[in-house]
This record gives sequence, C-alpha cells and structure tokens, in this order.
Amino acid sequence: MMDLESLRGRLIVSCQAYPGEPMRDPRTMAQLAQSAVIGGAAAVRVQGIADIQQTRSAVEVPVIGLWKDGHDGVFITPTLRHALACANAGAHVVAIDGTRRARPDGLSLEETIHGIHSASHALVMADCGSLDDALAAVGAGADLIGTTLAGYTGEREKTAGPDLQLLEQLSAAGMGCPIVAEGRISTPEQARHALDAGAFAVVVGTAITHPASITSWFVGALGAE
Ligand SMILES: CC(=O)N[C@H](C=O)[C@@H](O)[C@H](O)[C@H](O)COP(=O)(O)O
Repeated sequence: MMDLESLRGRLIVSCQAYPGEPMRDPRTMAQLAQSAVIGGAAAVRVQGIADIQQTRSAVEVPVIGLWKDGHDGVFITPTLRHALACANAGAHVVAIDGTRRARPDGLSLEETIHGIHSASHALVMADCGSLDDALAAVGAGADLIGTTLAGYTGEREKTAGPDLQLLEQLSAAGMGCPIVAEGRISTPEQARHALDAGAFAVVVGTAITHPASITSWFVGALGAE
C-alpha cells in the first residue's frame, strides 16, 4: 500500500484523452505521464485499463487509476468490477465515483470501498461533488477525497476555476483524510490557491495535458474563432 505522505503539498497530473480524440492511445498517455513526472508531478491520474498498465510500467510515481464508463450519471469507475479491474491493472489508488447517487451495480459506496480494500492493496479516492458527498465518503472508508465532481452533479455551481469555497468547507469540517483539489485548475496561481484553501494535493488535467482545450483558450482570447 502506498504512503500518501509523498503527495503532501504536491502536484498530480491527470493524463486523459476522450473517445475519438487523436491522442486517445495508452502509449501516448504514458508518454504524457512521463513528461509530467519530468516536470515534477508527484503522481499521475490515468483513465482506462490499458492506460493504467502502460503508465504503471512507464513511471515510478504512484498511479491513480480510474475507468470511465459512459459520460453522465455515475460514470467514474461506477462499479466494484470496474474498480477491481483498475487495481489489478496496477493502480496504487483507484478513483471511483464518491457521490451519494445510486451505483449501477446496486452496491453502496461503503460496500464498494470495502470490496476494493479486501481484494487489493489499492487505496480509494472518492471523487465527490459536495461537502455532503465527502462526509458520506469518509464514513464509507475512503482514503482520499477528491473535489473532482464539484460542479458536475448539480449540488455545486460550476465555478470558472477551482471550487475554493468547497475546499474551505472541507478543511473547516476536519475530514480526517486528505483532500485533493481537482477540477478546473488552469493556472499555477489557482493550484497555489487550492493548497491555501486546505487541499492536501492538487490535480491538474486539461490545462497540462489536453492540447485541444488549451489551444481553444488561446484562440478564444484572440477573438479569432
Ligand atoms: C468531471 C470529470 O469527468 N472529470 C474527469 C475525471 O477524471 C476528467 O475529465 C478531468 O479532466 C479531471 O478531473 C481533471 O480536471 P481538469 O481537467 O478540469 O483539470
């Protein structure tokens, strides 16, 4: 089981390409992950079984693995089966939907986390959308709480940058487990603000590893679309 202390105050880089995109290739994602590590990432987050396997053999840092199935509702590692596949592919941490919504396999979040802990050495990151989600996820045995789904479940407004108010609420509530800021962190300053708001570590995805989005930001700023 990995030691979470190696992530304290550090940057985690999410390397994901979406269905149909040119960079949607496990080897490409593993190369992105290697590049992130060269830049100082303390861990990487990757999606899909093949991406987890390739990245695990390409980098020395911890791999947070998830398996997205679908694109709305509960789709981030939605079932225990998906989670165990991520763990078996080599993920040190399995990121799962950590909301209070019903799961497609009918298991509770607690049963899912217990199932992962009893069948693997992986830690569990619960991707949450609100303070209530996070409180429930800690009660269910999560090892890490992510703000990944804040702004995507209807419970929190989709802020332009990171949901700093949620981070402040989580740190004030004293969750008793590390809080990972994730979602819409697009600048180094925002990453710093997330730590200042109480995050234990910060995940950045799109702003580092999704060139189509980054390009569109520049194009938008030029007003030349
Ligand atoms: C909501 C959802 O599906 N989030 C996903 C979770 O893995 C990814 O699409 C995000 O890229 C990731 O959370 C990092 O966030 P950002 O790319 O904003 O830095």
